[in-house]
Amino acid sequence: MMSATGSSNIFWHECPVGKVDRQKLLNQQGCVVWITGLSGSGKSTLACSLDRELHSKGKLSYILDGDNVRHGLNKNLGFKPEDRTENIRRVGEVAKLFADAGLICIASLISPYRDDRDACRAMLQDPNFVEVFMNMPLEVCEGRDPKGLYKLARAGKIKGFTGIDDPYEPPLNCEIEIKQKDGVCPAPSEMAVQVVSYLDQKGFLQA
Ligand SMILES: Nc1ncnc2c1ncn2[C@@H]1O[C@H](COP(=O)(O)OS(=O)(=O)O)[C@@H](OP(=O)(O)O)[C@H]1O
Ligand SMILES: Nc1ncnc2c1ncn2[C@@H]1O[C@H](COP(=O)(O)OP(=O)(O)O)[C@@H](O)[C@H]1O
Repeated sequence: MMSATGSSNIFWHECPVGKVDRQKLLNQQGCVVWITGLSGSGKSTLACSLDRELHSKGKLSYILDGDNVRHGLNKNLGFKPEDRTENIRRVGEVAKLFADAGLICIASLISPYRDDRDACRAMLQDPNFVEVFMNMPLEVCEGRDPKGLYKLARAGKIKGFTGIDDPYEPPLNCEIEIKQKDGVCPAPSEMAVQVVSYLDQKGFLQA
């Protein structure tokens, strides 16, 4: 069946197998876990740990990592505000496709601007967009500095580095916040368990 969309001469093609059918096959609900936070806050670490945890439970997930996507789909984008916005928009659209495929899509990007993340939330419709805020102090992220980028940013060798001379707008209403307890960051497996518990409680881990 075909129906017209807002764009002229472009039609939406419906197929007989839908999201619900795919979800039944996978025994899970397609959704997006969107991990946001400063560079070095542990986004990729949580993404990998969560992916492993879900895999061990027989759940199908897939990671879209900012660094990795910038090697291909988004290789033409830099870090100017409009490029970051386009980066988030594209990843949001791809994540939406993965969720429609029935997967638990884990998007791991700095995604510094609230409006861009909210646009992805609106694209996915609320319950299917789970925003995870890596609420780590800048000093912790900068102290880790695994790629040496903060050092370069402090030396003025990278301009517009998030948290140094470019803004990070923390979420106002995220579903999950990962933060230090008594000055100690939870272990990667603990962070993953926190997210899996949320997904389980909300019914995403069954059809
Ligand atoms: N100017 C500037 N600001 C922030 N980050 C920078 C910059 N230049 C390069 N990098 C590296 O790019 C990684 C972030 O890419 P993202 O796609 O997640 O960024 S964004 O969401 O579009 O803001 C980020 O990776 P992570 O450390 O994994 O966050 C950095 O390694
Ligand atoms: N929960 C954690 N406890 C201790 N170290 C961590 C934790 N999460 C991440 N790290 C370390 O911090 C550094 C940055 O983590 P990473 O996942 O690459 O962050 P991001 O993807 O946000 O840039 C890495 O060296 C990683 O091993």
